[in-house]
Amino acid sequence: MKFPKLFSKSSDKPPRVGDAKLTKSLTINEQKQALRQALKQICHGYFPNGIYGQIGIDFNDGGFAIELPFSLGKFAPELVKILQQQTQSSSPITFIYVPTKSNKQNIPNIKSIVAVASGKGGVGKSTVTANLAASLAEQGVKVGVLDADIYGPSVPIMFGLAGESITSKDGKSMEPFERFGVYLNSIGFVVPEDKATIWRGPMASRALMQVINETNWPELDILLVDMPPGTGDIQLTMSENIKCDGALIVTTPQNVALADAEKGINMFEKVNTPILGLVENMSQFICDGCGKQHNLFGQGGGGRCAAKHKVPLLAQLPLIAGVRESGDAGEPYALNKPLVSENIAMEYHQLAFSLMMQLSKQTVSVIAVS
Ligand SMILES: Nc1ncnc2c1ncn2[C@@H]1O[C@H](COP(=O)(O)OP(=O)(O)OP(=O)(O)O)[C@@H](O)[C@H]1O
Repeated sequence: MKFPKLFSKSSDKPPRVGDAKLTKSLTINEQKQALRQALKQICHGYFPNGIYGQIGIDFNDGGFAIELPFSLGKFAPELVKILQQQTQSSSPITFIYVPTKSNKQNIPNIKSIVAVASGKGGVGKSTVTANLAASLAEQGVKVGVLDADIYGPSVPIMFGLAGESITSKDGKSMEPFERFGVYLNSIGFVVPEDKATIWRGPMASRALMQVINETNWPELDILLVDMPPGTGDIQLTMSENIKCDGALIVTTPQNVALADAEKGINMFEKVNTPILGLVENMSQFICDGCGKQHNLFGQGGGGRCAAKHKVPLLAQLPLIAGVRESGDAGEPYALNKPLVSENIAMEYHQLAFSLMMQLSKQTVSVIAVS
């Protein structure tokens, strides 16, 4: 996959050179402070609002080791260059990924759990979950997806596993599937596809609790839970039972979707689950023919909703036919090779970084903040 060149998203501006200079006359602590300042000031395509969250900085053998709550993957050398430019220093810098660890009692082997939810059905919650998971895996994060959407589990289709059934090694726990580096279990692997829609009552809840409690997850940094749409009793019970560290709300800019997104925000607030941010999906459509931008579902709604609830708007994702086609073909679009996906891949990487930064602000980190 081809990644965008430096500073491409932020109107090709060079990084801001602020007051964060590392000069030899500074003490090590002052230099660490200057680096911290420089991280906040980074203005890069993937980090338009800087780098924040639980960050630790160590000084060893003449170089700085920066501990971040997300993996920079292949972007690390770019970021080293930017920081050295910003601080006017040539001291070696290395990045160390230290996953955020939940402070809630959670599912074994899982460091943190994020619910992906929407008040309204069909806004692209599962599509966002699948693409986000694929991006996180590509960045080197150990990620899993638990598809808890009992009304219409989409994970099997979106990861090319339609018709597959879950297996067990010990006859007790379920072995998750692995695709594109993402570990997966879905109510759709447990409940026969043709019965899924009529399993609404206690049977569906029982099957769901099995998927939640009896999956043999490997060590994971983050588990994304694709929640059923809506804000009824099932959703409320689930958000209480799963003990999520945060929720990501997916909406479209349409008024009716926003009203439901607000209900979703209120529901998570009721069970003390912090809202990590809002994703506005199908934000705009760029016409292949005329190249014009069309706001099919309205404009600015996600921003207004985010401002009203004081939560960050983490992404505005366009409506692209390829996103639907890739979903149906079982390969998340964010992973696609052709150039056409370059922008959306970038949007998803940016969303993945922002989500991890937000998550680290909510939970107790295993790193000491210096
Ligand atoms: N950005 C996008 N561009 C084009 N198509 C999209 C986009 N996002 C989602 N879709 C398509 O919209 C449809 C609904 O998406 P999806 O199933 O992800 O929604 P959902 O909110 O999870 O739905 P449900 O309420 O059934 O769980 C799918 O056909 C999907 O491929």
